[in-house]
Amino acid sequence: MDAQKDKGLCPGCKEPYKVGDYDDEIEYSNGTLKLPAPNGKRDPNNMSMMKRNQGGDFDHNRWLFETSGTYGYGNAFRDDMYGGDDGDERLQGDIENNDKPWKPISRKIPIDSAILSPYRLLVFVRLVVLGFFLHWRITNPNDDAIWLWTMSIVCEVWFAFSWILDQIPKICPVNRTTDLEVLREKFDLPSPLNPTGRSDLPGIDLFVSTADPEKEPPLTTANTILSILAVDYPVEKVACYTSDDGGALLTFEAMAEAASFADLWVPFCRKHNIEPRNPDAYFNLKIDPTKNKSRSDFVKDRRRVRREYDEFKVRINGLPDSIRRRSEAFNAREEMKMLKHLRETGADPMEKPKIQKATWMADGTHWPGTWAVGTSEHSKGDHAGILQVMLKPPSHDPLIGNGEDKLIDFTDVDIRLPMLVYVSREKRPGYDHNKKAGAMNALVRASAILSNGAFILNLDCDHYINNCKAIREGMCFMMDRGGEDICYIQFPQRFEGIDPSDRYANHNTVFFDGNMRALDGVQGPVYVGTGCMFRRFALYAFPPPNPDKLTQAKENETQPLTTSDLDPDLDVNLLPKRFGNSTMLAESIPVCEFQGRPIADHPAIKFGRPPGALRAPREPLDAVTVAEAVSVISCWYEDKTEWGERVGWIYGSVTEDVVTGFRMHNRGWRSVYCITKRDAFRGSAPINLTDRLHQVLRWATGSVEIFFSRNNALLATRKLKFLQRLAYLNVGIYPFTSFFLIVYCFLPALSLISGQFIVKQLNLFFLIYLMIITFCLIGLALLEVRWAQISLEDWWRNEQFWLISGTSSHFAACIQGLLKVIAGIEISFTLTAKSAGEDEDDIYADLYIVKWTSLMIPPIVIAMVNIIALMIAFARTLFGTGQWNMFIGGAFFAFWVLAHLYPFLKGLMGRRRKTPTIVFVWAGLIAIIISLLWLAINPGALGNLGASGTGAGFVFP
Ligand SMILES: O=c1ccn([C@@H]2O[C@H](COP(=O)(O)OP(=O)(O)O[C@H]3O[C@H](CO)[C@@H](O)[C@H](O)[C@H]3O)[C@@H](O)[C@H]2O)c(=O)[nH]1
Ligand SMILES: [Mn+2]
Repeated sequence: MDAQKDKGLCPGCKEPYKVGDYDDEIEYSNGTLKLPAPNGKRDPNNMSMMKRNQGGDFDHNRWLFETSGTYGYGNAFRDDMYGGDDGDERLQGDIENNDKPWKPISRKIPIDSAILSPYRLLVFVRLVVLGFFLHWRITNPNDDAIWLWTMSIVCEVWFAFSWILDQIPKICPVNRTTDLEVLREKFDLPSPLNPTGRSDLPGIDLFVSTADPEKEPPLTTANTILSILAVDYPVEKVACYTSDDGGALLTFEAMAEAASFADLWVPFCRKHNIEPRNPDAYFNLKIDPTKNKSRSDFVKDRRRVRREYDEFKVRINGLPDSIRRRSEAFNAREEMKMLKHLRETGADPMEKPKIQKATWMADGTHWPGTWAVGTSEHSKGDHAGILQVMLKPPSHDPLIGNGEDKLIDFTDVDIRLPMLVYVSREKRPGYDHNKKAGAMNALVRASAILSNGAFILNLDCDHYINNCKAIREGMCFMMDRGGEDICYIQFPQRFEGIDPSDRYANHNTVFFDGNMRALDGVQGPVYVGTGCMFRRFALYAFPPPNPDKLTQAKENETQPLTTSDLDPDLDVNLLPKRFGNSTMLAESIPVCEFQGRPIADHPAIKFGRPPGALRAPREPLDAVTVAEAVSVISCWYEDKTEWGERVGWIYGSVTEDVVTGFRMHNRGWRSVYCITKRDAFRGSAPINLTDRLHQVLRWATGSVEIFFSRNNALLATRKLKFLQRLAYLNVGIYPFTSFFLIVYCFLPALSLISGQFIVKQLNLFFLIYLMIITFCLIGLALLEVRWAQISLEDWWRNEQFWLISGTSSHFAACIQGLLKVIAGIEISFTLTAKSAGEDEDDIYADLYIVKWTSLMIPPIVIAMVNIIALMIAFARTLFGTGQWNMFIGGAFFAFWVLAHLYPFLKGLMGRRRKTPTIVFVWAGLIAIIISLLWLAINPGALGNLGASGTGAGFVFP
């Protein structure tokens, strides 16, 4: 933390910051580090401070070389590798012996063609028949009810269009697998290229975002942090950063508690191979804990750790109180001091200056963050930039625990912990903080200076690592041959604590297992937030490397590799304009690019790079570095730079994630979807109807914002593949379907009441087209659940929620989005509340809470109107026409709409049917008024009801 830094003591590890550690590193730049030149010989001129070669190109390798002393910790080349006289020869030798067959670390598995071929065929058939159908519809107007005909036609054309946008990108889904064993062989085992056997895996920085300790309980965040600290990845290559947008002392102290509990938890996980490594999730497992546990002291250790965890929990839950009490005491003491001072100086105590109440840290200093605890001002509070290294970078070599005087015997366990940093970026009035995207960008910069991991994994505070090998899984793709153009790896988001019937489609399986898997076969899944592993270099707005060009440049020995090979647009003089004024940051960039390249027995060696992202032991952090990291989280740092514009997470949408991924795909990068056997990450989702509608509202609003921005897929470059472009177009357009959907949901009712239908008479063509279209839909659904490996129930829940959100949240999102475009009204980011997972006796209690929101109005009205229409038509048929076949036709489709709304209506009932009566009265009134109005305009028209509203049967994509 900057406030503490002045004292030269790190409050986390209580050791002085070391100044002058640069001495060691100078070694690298004065030549000990022998970076092999393209041909294995080194050119002494490469050492010059001249950063440009003859052709005016910036020399990447030279730059890298000269700056190797100042980039972050843990990323330096290992000099023992090249320090020896025979270093280059060894390398050469290995390249020559490199003819052994390449073992892939990851593989793409095509979907069974017995499923995929009929699937594609059905898509094609439906597409053609839809065309015929619409043609027939348009050329056969219903003169008796032109209004009805027009409304339905417009909707149907739109539905066909949106179906195409949704369906076409889904025609080439793929699966993938990884081979962790091969990854280990290549990176973790000693080899001629890596005789020491130190892991050659690249560094990774994990980002956890939290914004409000009230909506996001610190215990949840602490558990997430613990799951990260215990991850199965070389400890010295992991750094964990928490971004606290609330600037809350509560979060800070909870992190400190987590760091200290990690001393016990992490080695325990390593010793007994615990899974999952989130203590709360682990201790709540319903299975036998001793399963697959071989060590005799497991039961004893587990009991011990459990007791400690319970105490840890009590401490965390007691933090708000202790901070409040402490602060009250300190504030009172300050006031006393002040009064005493006034008395002594003889001033009038009544005129004492008002004392600014403060939050106090345990050591008696002011907390520089948001001062109040227990107010809702957390996320709005202005505060200084705070950066605290809570766990310093570990040593490079394992540190074995001991057996005496300890709670647990860790005699043969590595007890090191990864680096842990608490960051709260500065917030000042007058600055737009750009929500999560702004927070992430501050972390990107701070981490570039402190650890500069070549990869970055982003997790929301409620998403923990459920599979301790998750990072390795991701590396299988990033480090594989040909992986250099992967910008990120998105993992599916899996949720816990959702009601078993998944009433509001919280699991989102159709999206995560269908759409995303399908995009993986095009250019890659869209970035959807938590659980995504980035190549840091790709976040810096560089285009992907062009391997052909690199090979050519290198084989032609006179032409060294330059940054223009990496990015033709980037001039080194423009670095500050793009990245801001931090030199350390600028210098870290080529290093992370280099470190992130796939390694080992592959073509990269040809480009003159050493095999592997080799790292030196981490040096202790020095004050200069920490000061620099603090300066890049200040709010002015981004002024007149391209952060949020091109670099890092992109600003301007509440779904910053989609835009950020879009920009990368648009530069030609590809992404990968990584579904692991054991879920990589798990998190929570709102199971309450109101919260869920608001969450969907935010996503849809973000989409509308994207649609009206320069990030609209229509404006994309040619590097965005065609199907990918359709998919992104769909992301921007889907909320607009709500206008048509709402109209269409009224059609069955209008039809029933008026006795008119959308076609004049039931023509044979009409029925045949309709039948084919409907059967294709069913067939597609059946095949899709097969390749997506989901259940038909998931699919149906998704359909239902599509209609529910389509008539409520999506509609509101369009209105909000239009207001932003027309009137410039900004859209706020409402945090999704997370449960602390505490009320164990009634975990789904949330599901039944009914909180009124105006989002509910349209679906309620639609349901009421349809019900009333059914009653009117029923009465009319019973007492009048007696044409039951017509009634049944209309009734069928009214029921069809109602069936989609069923979960919604159930949600309104709450648990004990406690829906506010006003809701019913009000909705009933509106429905009756609409129905009566209708009857007044079209008195008693009784036409062909035969298949009223039939169209609705096919429109649903
Ligand atoms: O000003 C802010 C606002 C939010 N957040 C964090 O952003 C994350 C996502 O917020 P949440 O309310 O949980 O949104 P969800 O809808 O659950 O999240 C999904 O959708 C978001 C985009 O709307 C993505 O950012 C998330 O990664 C994705 O999981 C949380 O960790 C927040 O702490 C901040 O750090 N600063
Ligand atoms: Mn969330």
